Amino acid sequence: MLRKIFNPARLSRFQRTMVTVSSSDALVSTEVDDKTGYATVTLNRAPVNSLSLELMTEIVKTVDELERSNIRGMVLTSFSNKVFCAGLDIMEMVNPDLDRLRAVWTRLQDTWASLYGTSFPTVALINGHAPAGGCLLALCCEYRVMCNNFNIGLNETQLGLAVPPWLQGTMRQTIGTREAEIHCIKGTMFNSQDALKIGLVDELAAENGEAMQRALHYLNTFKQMSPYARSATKLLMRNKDIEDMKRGRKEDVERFVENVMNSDFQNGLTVYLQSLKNRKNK
Ligand SMILES: CCCC/C=C\CC(=O)SCCNC(=O)CCNC(=O)[C@H](O)C(C)(C)COP(=O)(O)OP(=O)(O)OC[C@H]1O[C@@H](n2cnc3c(N)ncnc32)[C@H](O)[C@@H]1OP(=O)(O)O
Repeated sequence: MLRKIFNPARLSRFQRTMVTVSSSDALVSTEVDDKTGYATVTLNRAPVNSLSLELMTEIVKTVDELERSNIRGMVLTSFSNKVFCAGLDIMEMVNPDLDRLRAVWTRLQDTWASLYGTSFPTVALINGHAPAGGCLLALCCEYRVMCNNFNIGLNETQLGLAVPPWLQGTMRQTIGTREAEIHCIKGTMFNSQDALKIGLVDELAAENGEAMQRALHYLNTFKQMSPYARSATKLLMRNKDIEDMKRGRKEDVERFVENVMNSDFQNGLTVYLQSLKNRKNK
């Protein structure tokens, strides 16, 4: 079943004035360029944009608002020029409250579904490291421009977490079945050059300004195209994955809870957190 293809009512709104959508919450800020109709959505959770329940809630809310507005494209980026997004907030998984843990995973599923299923074109401007959930955000976008000298990948297995089927699918679509299988299992982190080679990102840039130019160039390629045909084609490709995820979501939440509550995982997490701190103190 098609979730939302292109609502013809939106077309008439496109032809009127552009609305600036802005999030009142500081965790995510949105700026819409009235001339182009492109929104820049910036993740603002210092220090590393780790995905807490609250940050994911804001991302979903922002994308929903943009979907209801008349924007023509979106660039997703980070306030920091060092970390795009450090993945799920590890503290959400340390001796967690079970209800909150379930809510965290459910919101991660929602974040994936809403970003993956936008009717408007999306570009990730990856201006810093993007491990695990950071890579997930980038994968949801249609196009990825990455600044040099950072790392990206689905490193979940390195932490003792299983990669869920819906995210495996997005990785498969991006880098191909064989490579996705190998690198999801290994938890490979790629530097920018290798990420380009394997197709995990589409273009590299020396710095943020150049990355933004490249991102806007991608969005501009749709300027003369029928928004209906563009949006319908994208969603006809992606909606089945979203419906599949939704059908299996309860089972997926329980698999994650079981994974996180396992004592080996909890012990490993303590060691991992300590290794992050040691690395910092070196
Ligand atoms: C299961 C599959 C579905 C996918 C979804 C979720 C799975 C996940 O996302 S699990 C999380 C995986 N993330 C990581 O493994 C990243 C860990 N972090 C790093 O590698 C580095 O921090 C990073 C390269 C992102 C940035 O390096 P630096 O710029 O050098 O910063 P620091 O390492 O000094 O970090 C600053 C500060 O932030 C804390 N931090 C880092 N990452 C996280 C995180 N994911 N969650 C919570 N907190 C995080 C880090 O410990 C430092 O804290 P302080 O020592 O208190 O300053």
